[in-house]
Amino acid sequence: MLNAHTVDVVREAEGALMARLPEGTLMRRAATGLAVECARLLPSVYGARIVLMVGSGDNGGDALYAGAGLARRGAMVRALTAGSRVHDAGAAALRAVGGRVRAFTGSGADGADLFGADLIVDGLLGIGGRGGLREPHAELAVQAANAPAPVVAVDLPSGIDADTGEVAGHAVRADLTVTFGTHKPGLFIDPGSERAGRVRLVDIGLGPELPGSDVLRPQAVDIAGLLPGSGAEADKYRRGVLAIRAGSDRFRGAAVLAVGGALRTGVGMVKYGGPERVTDQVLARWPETVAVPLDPRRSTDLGPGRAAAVVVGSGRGTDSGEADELEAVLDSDLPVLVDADGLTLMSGKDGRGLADRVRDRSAPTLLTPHAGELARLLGDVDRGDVEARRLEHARRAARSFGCAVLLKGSTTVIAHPDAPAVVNPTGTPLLASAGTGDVLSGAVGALLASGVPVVEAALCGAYLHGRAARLAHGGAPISASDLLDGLPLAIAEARRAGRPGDHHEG
Ligand SMILES: NC(=O)C1=CN([C@@H]2O[C@H](COP(=O)(O)OP(=O)(O)OC[C@H]3O[C@@H](n4cnc5c(N)ncnc54)[C@H](OP(=O)(O)O)[C@@H]3O)[C@@H](O)[C@H]2O)[C@@H](O)CC1
Ligand SMILES: [K+]
Repeated sequence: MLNAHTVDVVREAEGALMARLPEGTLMRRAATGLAVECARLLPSVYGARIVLMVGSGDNGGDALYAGAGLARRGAMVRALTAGSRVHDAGAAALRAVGGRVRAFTGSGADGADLFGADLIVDGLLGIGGRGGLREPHAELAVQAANAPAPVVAVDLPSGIDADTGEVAGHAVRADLTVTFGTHKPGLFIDPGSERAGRVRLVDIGLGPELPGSDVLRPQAVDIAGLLPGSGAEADKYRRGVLAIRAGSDRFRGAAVLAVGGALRTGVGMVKYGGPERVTDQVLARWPETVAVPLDPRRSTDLGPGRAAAVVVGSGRGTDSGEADELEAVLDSDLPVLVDADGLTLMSGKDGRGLADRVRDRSAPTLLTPHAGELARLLGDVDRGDVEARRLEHARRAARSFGCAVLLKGSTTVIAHPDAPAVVNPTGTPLLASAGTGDVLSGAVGALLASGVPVVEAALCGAYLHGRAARLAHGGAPISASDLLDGLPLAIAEARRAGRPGDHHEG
């Protein structure tokens, strides 16, 4: 797992570490690591034209010291400064080895430097940045984006919020981000993560001072460790039975996709309950499904082999029959995944108290909203607010409903009241089509039924779902049905990553 910590936590750890070290040690370590990563991007350091964009704080200091290191190796380094101050010692170090430092004015000469650069280093703002970029920082970010050279962000791309990934206005778009000590949550979460490019962590010795993570991001090898059925416990998992209450006469495909998602993720048995015509369609596509009565009171305890988990809501409808069904499911002592129409019912003001039923549950519950559904569940924000600050709102919902929340979207975020948030690294625009959420609900449901704990099940399901989208047709556009073919490939890939000596980066 990759760890991320918020700015306050980083500052405290930094303070504790600095108290034991000679002054300037951390910045030297950071700048050395940064210079190494910059050099790797260049065919040759000697003679390379490097432009540093330098803000008034220590982020600029890192850039200046790294620039000095590169200038010592023969690079031609120019620093364009923005803001009222400049890191004096860093600027002096760069000048001492022949580098130039001048204020950015937006002149033709500045533009020519940026456009002619072989490498641009973004040392405008790091963890001290607040809100959208002011001028002239914003103008520098725009000019860097228009220049052909790769951009390396120091600690994080300037203009993204380190804690949330929020971008207000302009932000630097980096090809590589070299971050120090620990990852920052904003590097994992869109819209910030999308600006960060590849991310490299430079160890500056902060580790022992850091508490547990605020945010985690898994790699393929972590998923391999969470997948059921690979070890001695395979038998136990094979017995998992999943009850699915999805689809309706209006949305029959939702049932077929949810059942398929579960079967292709590996589950002992799927018991499907739905309207007759829908059941027929499910059985035609997935004859291994066991059909059970629609009666809402029998949603969870159905025939031989009691369900181990329930998926409810995808394409199901929002009438009183479906509300009865959701009520019965929530009253059970089984892990429950509530999706789509189930979430709409929970947000309804019809006095049924479905949200309170979720709060009162002692068995695990997972809500799987997209941004619009989460906004409705929370009631006091709109979809845009949720998309801009995904982590904050997913966490708020998890606290409010006392359960796990998987917020779908550009970066899928999983929050739980008692655990660090987890972000899924495999999200892809390929998933932005109808029905993909139904497949996800089945996949996560299968993992729940196999005994995987709720946050891990949500994470594994989301991870495999994203990989399935890419693997189904080698990155070409897919439909939700194609995901069902991608899932076994994604599982096989994750298992390979779990084998010693074979590490696929997620
Ligand atoms: N922590 C660690 O372990 C280590 C940290 N290190 C490095 O230190 C960095 C943090 O340095 P930092 O604290 O000096 O803050 P930094 O990010 O340079 O920016 C502060 C300046 O930005 C300005 N400013 C703010 N918002 C703005 C806006 N929207 N638009 C425009 N300007 C804005 C603000 O100006 P003001 O608002 O005060 O006028 C302030 O002067 C960290 O990211 C890492 O690179 C490493 O060297 C070693 C280990
Ligand atoms: K930066």
